[in-house]
Amino acid sequence: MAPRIGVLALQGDVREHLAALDSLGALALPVKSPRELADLDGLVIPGGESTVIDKLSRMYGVAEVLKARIADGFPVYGSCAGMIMLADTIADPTSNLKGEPQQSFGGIDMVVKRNAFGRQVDSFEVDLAIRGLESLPSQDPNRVTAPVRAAFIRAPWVESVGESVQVLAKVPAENTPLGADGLRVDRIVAVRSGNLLATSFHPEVGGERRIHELFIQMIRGDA
Ligand SMILES: NC(=O)CC[C@H](N)C(=O)O
Repeated sequence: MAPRIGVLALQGDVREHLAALDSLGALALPVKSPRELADLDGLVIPGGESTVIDKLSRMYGVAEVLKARIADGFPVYGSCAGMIMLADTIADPTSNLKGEPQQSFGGIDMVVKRNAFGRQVDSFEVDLAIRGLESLPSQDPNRVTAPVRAAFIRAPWVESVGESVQVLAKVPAENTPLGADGLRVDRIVAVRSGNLLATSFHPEVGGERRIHELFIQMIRGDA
């Protein structure tokens, strides 16, 4: 049976994720309310603006329900702002007018830094090797797995991960800006922790489907 996969549709590039999931044979549904979360096999949190997704998800009561489901092992894939929402810790949270820092749903033991690769004008694309794609059904085991063309748009990076987190990809130092310490180092941009998957980049914009395919395999228990 086709898995039922929601795309959190409060803000962000919802349509592109629905199209990617649909093209892989999943039943893809936009989700806005806690009730709609109930009968899903998995959820995608799209890129957009994490402060807005945070605010709206708390306002609509989605945050509370989703946190509980994540703790229960519900599969979730977060891209860019979605990655920020899955981080246990945001290194540099924005505060609202009342001085309250933005919140995340959490679930992945990692620290993310927002807008780490620079502002909108610093958006870029790079070819990335990603662990785990070589065993996907769409891949020919006799051929070298092609890299993923990854688009970074005001993207976060992962500053550190806990032991439960598997690093799937890093942007090599030469493609990263100098850190606060004046150093240019490899930066973590894709991780997996149990049933949670997160990427700093947007695979959906360039027609790449393998990250979504990996997520569907995770939902099926095959990856
Ligand atoms: N493309 C994106 O999702 C950008 C994320 C955005 N900078 C944020 O902090 O939420």
